Amino acid sequence: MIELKNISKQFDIKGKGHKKKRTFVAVNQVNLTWKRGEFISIVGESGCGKSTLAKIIAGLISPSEGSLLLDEVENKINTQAQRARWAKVVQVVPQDPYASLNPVRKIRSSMGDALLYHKMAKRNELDHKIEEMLDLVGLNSKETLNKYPHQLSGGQRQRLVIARALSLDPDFLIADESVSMMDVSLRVGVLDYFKKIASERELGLLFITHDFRIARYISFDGKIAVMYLGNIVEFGDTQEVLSHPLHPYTQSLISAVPLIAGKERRIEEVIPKSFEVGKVYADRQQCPFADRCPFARTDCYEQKPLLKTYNGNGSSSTHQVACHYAEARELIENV
Ligand SMILES: Nc1ncnc2c1ncn2[C@@H]1O[C@H](COP(=O)(O)OP(=O)(O)OP(=O)(O)O)[C@@H](O)[C@H]1O
Repeated sequence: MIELKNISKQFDIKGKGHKKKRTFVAVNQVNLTWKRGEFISIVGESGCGKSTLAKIIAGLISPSEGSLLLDEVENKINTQAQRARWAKVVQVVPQDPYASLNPVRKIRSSMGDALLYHKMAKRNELDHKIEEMLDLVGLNSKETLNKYPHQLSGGQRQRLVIARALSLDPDFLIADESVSMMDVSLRVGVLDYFKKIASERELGLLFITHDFRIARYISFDGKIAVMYLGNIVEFGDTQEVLSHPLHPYTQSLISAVPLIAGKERRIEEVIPKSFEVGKVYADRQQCPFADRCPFARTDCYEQKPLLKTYNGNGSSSTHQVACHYAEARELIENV
């Protein structure tokens, strides 16, 4: 089990017209528990901190605050050796497979390097191990080994980077917007690969996406975390959050999903006051969504709401929301 305790990541930035630098909060006090075999989707708009959070969990960058625990033991990832050990626990499948593959090296050497570095195979068994991994993701291993990345299709390259991540035999897999650059026709196939492989190997799967439909498809029986400006603003069982969203931001995102003709939207439509996402600075203590929230009141600009369990309306005890007025709005709507 991986646990994130109060994880934050801040960047010091010096904007145009600002003499002093300000501390920009990309990930803010995130708490999350992720078990082996569990599928979690993280959903949010571009720039809300999804990839930064993924990089922290994968040990690629260090958090500014907070701890990362593995099976209840605090895990520091500062040295090269610690990073190499963590790479066998968590692997990331990147957003852009083409950018993560060296264009002048054949698939054999792109795949082989990781296996040799992490001592997952000896030199004389390398080809056999790579072929095994390529076959696992449905690529013709004999044909693929000697190709360059540009000689593969988008879907094949995506499956290749899945194979590379799996070759280290991790317990947890993070897919960062892994189908966003693909044709719609290929997406379902690749999403099904993720589900099939993660289920067969009992991997924890963290799927990062800005698309609720993909989150629903991947983690239908799992969990969903909705992120806004570095904060998890709603968390719970996917089916419950999608059918009964509590945070105005989640409601606005669900309202924005285009409907297929003939389908009826069952939740009230919420339209944000502006389309500008903005930034969160360490010296601001307000609700991150207040500037855009159509229901914001004075308190929302003065005090940041914490993520709290919501028990109303028969919700499961895992449904959490960070909104001062979610409960009050629920009560009014149900009168
Ligand atoms: N090294 C860095 N220095 C300064 N700011 C950064 C750095 N890395 C990320 N950021 C900022 O942190 C915020 C969150 O970025 P991040 O890439 O995590 O967002 P995201 O939700 O994954 O977006 P996308 O869906 O577009 O990939 C953005 O405003 C980004 O500009």
